[in-house]
Amino acid sequence: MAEPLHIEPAQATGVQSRRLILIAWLFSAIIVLVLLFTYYGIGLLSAGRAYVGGEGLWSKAQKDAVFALGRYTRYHEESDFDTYRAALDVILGDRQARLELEKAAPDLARARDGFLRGRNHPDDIDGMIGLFRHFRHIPDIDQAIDIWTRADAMIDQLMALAARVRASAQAGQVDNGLVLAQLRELNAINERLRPLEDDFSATLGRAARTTKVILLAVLFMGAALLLGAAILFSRRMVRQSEQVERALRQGEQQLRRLLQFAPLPIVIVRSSDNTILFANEHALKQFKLEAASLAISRPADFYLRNEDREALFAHLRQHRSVSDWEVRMQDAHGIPFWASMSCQCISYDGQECVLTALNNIELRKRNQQELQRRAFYDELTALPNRAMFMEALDDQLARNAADGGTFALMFIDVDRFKIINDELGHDAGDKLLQEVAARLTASVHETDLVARLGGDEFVVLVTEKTDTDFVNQTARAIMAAMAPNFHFDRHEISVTISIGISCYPHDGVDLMTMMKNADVAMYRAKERGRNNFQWYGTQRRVARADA
Ligand SMILES: Nc1nc2c(ncn2[C@@H]2O[C@H](COP(=O)(O)OP(=O)(O)OP(=O)(O)O)[C@@H](O)[C@H]2O)c(=O)[nH]1
Repeated sequence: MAEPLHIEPAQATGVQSRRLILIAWLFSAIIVLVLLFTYYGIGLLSAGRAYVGGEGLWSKAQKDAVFALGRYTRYHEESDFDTYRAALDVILGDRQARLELEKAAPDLARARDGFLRGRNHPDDIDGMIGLFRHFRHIPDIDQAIDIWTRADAMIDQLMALAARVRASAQAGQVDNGLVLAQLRELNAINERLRPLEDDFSATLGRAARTTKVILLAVLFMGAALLLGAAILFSRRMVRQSEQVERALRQGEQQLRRLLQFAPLPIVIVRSSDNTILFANEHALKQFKLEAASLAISRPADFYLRNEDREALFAHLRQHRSVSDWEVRMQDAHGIPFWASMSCQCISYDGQECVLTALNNIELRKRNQQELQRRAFYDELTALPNRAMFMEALDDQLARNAADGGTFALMFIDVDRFKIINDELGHDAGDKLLQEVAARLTASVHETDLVARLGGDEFVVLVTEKTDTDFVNQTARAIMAAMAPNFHFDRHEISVTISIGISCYPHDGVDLMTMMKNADVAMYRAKERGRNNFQWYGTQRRVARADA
């Protein structure tokens, strides 16, 4: 199937679409990178926020522990010691996580368990673990962990003090001096912890702010990169599409010029509504159209028969092109002519169209018809000639062989025609032959075929009925038609004919036998004194003109 012809420069559009794909990929890659970075950055900020929250819980637990231990030191109430232990568990949970994550191959489940004990939100724990492990080398993070470690050392002192307070309480020592000393020591530990907690929060806050700045900077850079690339590419694309448009316009102008000056009629018709978009000078002349009336002309009106047009378009729809399609057309004045058309589906002005180039072949067709007429008709009498008669006889034989029908063949020869030629001249002989042909045609039935074999020999094929009476009647009618005298110039002459008849299938079943036997019967008629007709078959040799 032929591809539609595109007038647009195909090379340019191919390169352009490849470039567009590349640009789309590039932009997608930048956007994906920025998104990934944002996701990762937000994760980091969230983990930082979780540590700050965790530090709050840690500080509160530490305060609760100190407060409960202070009460226990004073009143030795077991519930105060339980409160102390519960608060301490938060701090020890965070410590468990930290110690685990400090290891080269940490047990992450244990670290997670530690953070859970530290009352951190389960959703934050993965981020906290990730931040600890992957950003440990960042100075602010490293410093925060160092503060945490130092605070844990203070917690060890707190725990040692708690153990001593517990031991003296269980031993029942209620020495006021000892209690006072223990409370003072507790207070000192608490005082040393406070700045560490502040430092931890401040360090993490600084880290979060730095991360935020880096994140924003990268986001702005990504956006600026995207914007710059978009401006660059769009400027380039605008330039390119201007170039393509220019090339397109030039291509169209060239095509129009080419079509305009092409040495044969060319028409472009829009497929959607059959509007003629273009017709060159030759087409206007061929169809006798004005350029101004093109838009309102309907291409269908130029086809002589609508069926021809439909057949042509059915072929065109299937194959997208048609070449040397011969069709009868007509111009705007209704004058018909034969055209040989070649059509091609094209994209013209961005629209689906059909380009048609046609050749007026009226003269060639007429010559063809004339040659055909000469090949099958007798010049002198205009009757079918021997060739055509033989074809018709052959067809008749084939038909009757199939359907079992019959027909009669009459072989007719003008009697003593030579004398007429000799005495009145060849021209008179010709006129006589024309008159004989006319009388023959007028005397037979419409379905009978009359032909001239050559010279003064004629044949009649009788197909309507073939019973003896009917054929005899036909032969008599022919002879009766010859009876009136013929008039040429000042001459009046009487002409007779002899007829031989063969009948299918009695007298032959093939062409040559049928012809030969009719000829034999005609000679028999000549022998019997001319001006009569004879059947070839013996049982029918009965008829005479006067019978
Ligand atoms: N005028 C004219 N004569 C022709 C033409 N073709 C053949 N003839 C002549 O027709 C004559 C045919 O004569 P024949 O059929 O042989 O003899 P006939 O004189 O008709 O005698 P019978 O057939 O025996 O009755 C010949 O003289 C041919 O030259 C033609 O086209 N025009």
